Amino acid sequence: MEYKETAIKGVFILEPRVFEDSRGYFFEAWKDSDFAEHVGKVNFIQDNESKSCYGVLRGLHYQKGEFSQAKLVRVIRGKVLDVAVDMRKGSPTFGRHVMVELSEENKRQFFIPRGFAHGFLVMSDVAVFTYKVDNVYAPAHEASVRYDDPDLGISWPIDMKDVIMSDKDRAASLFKDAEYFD
Ligand SMILES: Cc1cn([C@H]2C[C@H](O)[C@@H](COP(=O)(O)OP(=O)(O)O[C@H]3O[C@H](C)C(=O)[C@H](O)[C@H]3O)O2)c(=O)[nH]c1=O
Repeated sequence: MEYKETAIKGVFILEPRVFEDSRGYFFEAWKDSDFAEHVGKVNFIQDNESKSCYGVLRGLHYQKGEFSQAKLVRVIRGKVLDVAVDMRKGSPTFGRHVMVELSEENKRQFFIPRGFAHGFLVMSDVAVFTYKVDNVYAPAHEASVRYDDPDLGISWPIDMKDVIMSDKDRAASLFKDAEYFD
């Protein structure tokens, strides 16, 4: 696995070493010791999976305070544009984001530490998104910020007028009104 730190310290893109042969392929999708050596020790406690159709945007979500979650995300079918936004007001990259294409083809993974809002836009007919989190699901402590917030300046590559979102995400707050991390 190759670990590449992004422009935001602590946010990593992981490129697996894929072994292909006449049967197909194999790669190690997760190795605790390797991750700890290159990123740091993270105790993931839950795996999640979601399936979405083209034009779905899930996010930008985070759990507040002590319920914040670090996430290691990847796509096992289709393609998404994945975004992490730094919500830590003490960070030199506060309010900045990283966008990365995750797909069945590139087998890329994206590590998002605690303190970030996270979301993705589906760019294929169908996308199956699977990820690890290091803290429990705490819906009472969930928050969302708008994907199109002008202060975030996220440039989505498609016309977002027909984007498919949950009611929760349509009601997301503006970044300036959001609850931040210290
Ligand atoms: C996240 C989660 C959800 N649920 C239940 C609650 C709802 O009945 C249903 C769908 O939940 P939600 O609409 O919040 O799912 P997403 O919009 O995919 O939310 C996720 O999307 C973005 C991309 C994230 O990074 C978060 O992990 C998470 O917020 O699954 C659970 O039972 N456990 C869970 O951990």
